Amino acid sequence: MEGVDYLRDERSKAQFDVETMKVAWAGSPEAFLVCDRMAKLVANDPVFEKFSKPMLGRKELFKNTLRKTAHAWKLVNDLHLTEEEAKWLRHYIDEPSYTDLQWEMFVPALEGQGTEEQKKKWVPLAKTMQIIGTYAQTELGHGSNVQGLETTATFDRQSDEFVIHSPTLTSSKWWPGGLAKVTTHAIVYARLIIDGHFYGVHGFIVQLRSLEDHSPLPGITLGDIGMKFGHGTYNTMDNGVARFDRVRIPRDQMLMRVSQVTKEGKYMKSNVPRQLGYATMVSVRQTIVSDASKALSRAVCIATRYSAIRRQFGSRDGGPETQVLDYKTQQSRLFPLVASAFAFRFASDWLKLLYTDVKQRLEVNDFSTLPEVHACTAGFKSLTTAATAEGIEECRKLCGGHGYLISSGLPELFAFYVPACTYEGENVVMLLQVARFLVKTVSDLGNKQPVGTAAYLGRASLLVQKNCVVQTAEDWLNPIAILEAFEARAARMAVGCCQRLAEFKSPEEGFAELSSDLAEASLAHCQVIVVSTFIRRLQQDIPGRGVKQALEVLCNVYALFLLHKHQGDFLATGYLTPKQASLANDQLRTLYSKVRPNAIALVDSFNHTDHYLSSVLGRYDGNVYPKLYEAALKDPLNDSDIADGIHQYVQPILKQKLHSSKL
Ligand SMILES: CC/C=C\C/C=C\C/C=C\C/C=C/C(=O)SCCNC(=O)CCNC(=O)[C@H](O)C(C)(C)COP(=O)(O)OP(=O)(O)OC[C@H]1O[C@@H](n2cnc3c(N)ncnc32)[C@H](O)[C@@H]1OP(=O)(O)O
Ligand SMILES: Cc1cc2nc3c(=O)[nH]c(=O)nc-3n(C[C@H](O)[C@H](O)[C@H](O)COP(=O)(O)OP(=O)(O)OC[C@H]3O[C@@H](n4cnc5c(N)ncnc54)[C@H](O)[C@@H]3O)c2cc1C
Repeated sequence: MEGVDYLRDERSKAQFDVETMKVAWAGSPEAFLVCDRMAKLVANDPVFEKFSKPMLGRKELFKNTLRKTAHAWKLVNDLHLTEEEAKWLRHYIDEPSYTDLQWEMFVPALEGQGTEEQKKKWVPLAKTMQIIGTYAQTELGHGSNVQGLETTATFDRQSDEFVIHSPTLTSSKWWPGGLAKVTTHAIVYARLIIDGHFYGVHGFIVQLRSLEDHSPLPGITLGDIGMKFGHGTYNTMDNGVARFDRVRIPRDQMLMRVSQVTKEGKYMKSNVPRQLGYATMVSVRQTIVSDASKALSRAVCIATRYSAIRRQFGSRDGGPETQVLDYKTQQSRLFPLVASAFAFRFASDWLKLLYTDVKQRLEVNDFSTLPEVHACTAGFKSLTTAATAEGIEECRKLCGGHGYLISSGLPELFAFYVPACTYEGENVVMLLQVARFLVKTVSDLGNKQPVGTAAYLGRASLLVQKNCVVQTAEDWLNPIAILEAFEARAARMAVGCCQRLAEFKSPEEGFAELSSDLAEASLAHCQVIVVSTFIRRLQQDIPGRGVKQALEVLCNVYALFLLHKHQGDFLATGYLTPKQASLANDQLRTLYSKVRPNAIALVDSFNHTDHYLSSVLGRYDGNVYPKLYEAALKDPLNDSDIADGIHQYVQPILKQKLHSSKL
C-alpha cells in the first residue's frame, strides 16, 4: 500500500460525520462557509503561491508580501468582501504583513480610544486604506512596562500642539510591524507632559510619512530592526524603529476617550478607568487565543497524517511494518495536542462572547467586568500560546527527521508562531496579571461573592477541605469529578499563595518573592476555565453522527492529560491520592484507543487546504514520499551535479600532495 491508500483506509474507519464536525470546529454553518470560501480563494490563486518563499532573500521576501497584500486588497474591493471575509483572506494568505497591524491594532485603537469626533475622522481613512497605521508602543528599553515608556508628548499651549520627542536611545520605538517601510501613520504611546507635569502614558496619532512620495516626514527617523528568527515567516514584515526629534502634531491627535487636554492645557479625566487605554491589547489578546487553535490544528494535522503513513518496525514474515500512529508513545504525545486544538477553539469562541459583552458594556461606560475580562484574555493568551508553541515543536519531533525539513511546513510554522509567547504581553508577565486578580478575589472573599470565571473561588473553603471521590478509572469520565479536581487544585493553590503572602512585610514584597508560585496558581486557574468551557460546550446541542461522542472523548483527553502532566500540583495540594492520579492515567490510555480510529477524520475536520498547510508530510492525499522527493529535487543545490565552489574549494583538498607521512 502507498500513503494515498493508508489515508483512504484511515478515513473509512471514522466513527463520526466529518462534514458536521467541520461545522462544529468552525463555530457555525455560516462561519464554515466563509472560512471554506476564503481558504479556497487563496489556495486557487497563483499570486498566493508560497512554496518558493524559503529560497527568497530578505528584500524579495518583503516585496513579495507587498505584492500579495496589494492583490488581496484588490480582491477585497473587487469581490466586495466583508470585514470578516477579509480577515479570513489575510489569515489564509499566511504571511505576516503590515495589514495585520492596520486591522488588528491601528483600527481597534482608533475605535476603542478615540472620541466620536476622532473616530469619524480617522476610522474611515484607515478602513479604506487611505492611511496605513501601526501600533507604536514598545521601545528599545521597555516593552512589558508600559508606564516606563520614555517617549514624550509635551503640550505647547501657544501653537495648540503636542511635541513628540525621543529623548534617549532607549526611547526609540522598536518592533512595531510595518513601521520600517510601509506605514504612513502610527498610534505612538508617549508620556504626556503639560507645564512640566507628567500625566502618564497616552496614545497619539502621528503621521510618519508623506502621503505624496512616502518619504519620512521631517524630524522622523525610520528603519528596520533586522532579520528575525526563522527565514520566510516574520521576515516578510518590516518591524521597525522610529525616533522623533521634536515632531509637532495638532492637539486633537491625542486619543481622547480616556482623558482630554483642553486648548488651555487643562488635563481632564473622563469617568472611564485609565486601563481603557490598554483596551487594544485586550482585543488583540482575544484574537491571539483564536489564532493559537488555528496554528496548533495546523501542526497536529501534519503530524497525524504523516504518523498514519510512516511505518517503523513490527514487520512479521515480510508483512507491513507498524504505523507509527499505533505506538502508544506517539499517541500520548499527539492526541492531547489534537484535543488541545479543540479545547482552545472552544475557549476562544467563549472568550469572543465575553469580549463582545465587555465591548458593549464599555460603550455605555459599564466597567464592572473589565478586570475579569483582562485576567481572562491575559491568562488565556499565555496558556494557549505557550502550549501551542510547545505543541508545534512536539509535532516536528513526532515527524522524525523529515519534520526538520522546511518542506514539512513545521519549522517555518514554529518560527512564525513562537513570538506569540512574547508579543501582546510577555506570557509570564500576563500570568502575573492573572495573579493580581486572583489575590484580590481571594482576599475579598469575606466581603464579596466572586462571579463569572472566578465563581468557583466562592466555594474555596469547601474545596480546600474536600477530597476526590474517584474510585475507578471509569469515574474519571464524569465531568463533575474532573471539574471539581481542577477547581480544588486551583483554589488550593490560590488560597495557599494568599496565606503565604500574608507572612511578608508588605504585599509587594510577598508578591515579588512568591511570583513563580503565583504564576503557577494563575495557570491552574486558567485551566479550570478552559476545561469547564469545553465541558459546557458539550452540554449544548451538537448535531451529526458521532460528533458529540468524539468531542467528549477529546474533552476527557484534554482534561486528564493536564491532570497527568500537572499531577505534582494535584497531589501536593492533597486533593488527589496517588492511586486516583494513577487511575486517571489508566483512563487516559483507554481514551487514546478511542481517539485512534478517528484520528485522521478529526484532523480532516479542520478543513485545512494543502496550500494553507504548506507541508509535504501533511498532504490531504497522503502522497508523501514521491512529493518529498520532488520537493528535494527543486532545491537550488540540485540545479547541477557539480555545485558552485566545488572546483574552487573541494577539489584542491582532494588533489593536495600530502607532506606528512603521519597523515
Ligand atoms: C497574530 C494574532 C493577531 C493579530 C496580529 C496582529 C499583529 C501582528 C502580531 C503582533 C503584533 C504585536 C503587537 C504588540 O506586541 S503591541 C505591544 C503589546 N505590549 C504589551 O502587551 C505590554 C504588556 N504590558 C502591559 O499590558 C502593562 O504594562 C501591564 C499590564 C504589564 C502592567 O500595567 P501597569 O503598568 O498599568 O501596571 P499595573 O499597576 O500592574 O496595572 C494597574 C491595574 O490595571 C490593570 N490592567 C492592566 N492591564 C489592563 C488591561 N489591558 N485591561 C484592564 N485592566 C488592566 C492591572 O491588572 C491593575 O489592576 P489592579 O490590580 O486592580 O490595580
Ligand atoms: C514579532 C513581534 C512583533 C511585535 N510587534 C509589536 C508592535 O507591533 N507594536 C509594539 O508596540 N510592540 C511590538 N512587539 C513588542 C512586544 O510587545 C514586546 O516585545 C513584549 O511586550 C515583551 O516586552 P519586552 O520585549 O520588553 O520583554 P521584557 O519585559 O524585557 O521581558 C524579558 C524577560 O523579563 C521578564 N519580565 C519582565 N517583567 C517582569 C516582571 N514584572 N516580573 C517577572 N518577570 C518579568 C519576562 O518574563 C521575560 O522573561 C513585538 C514583538 C515581537 C517579538
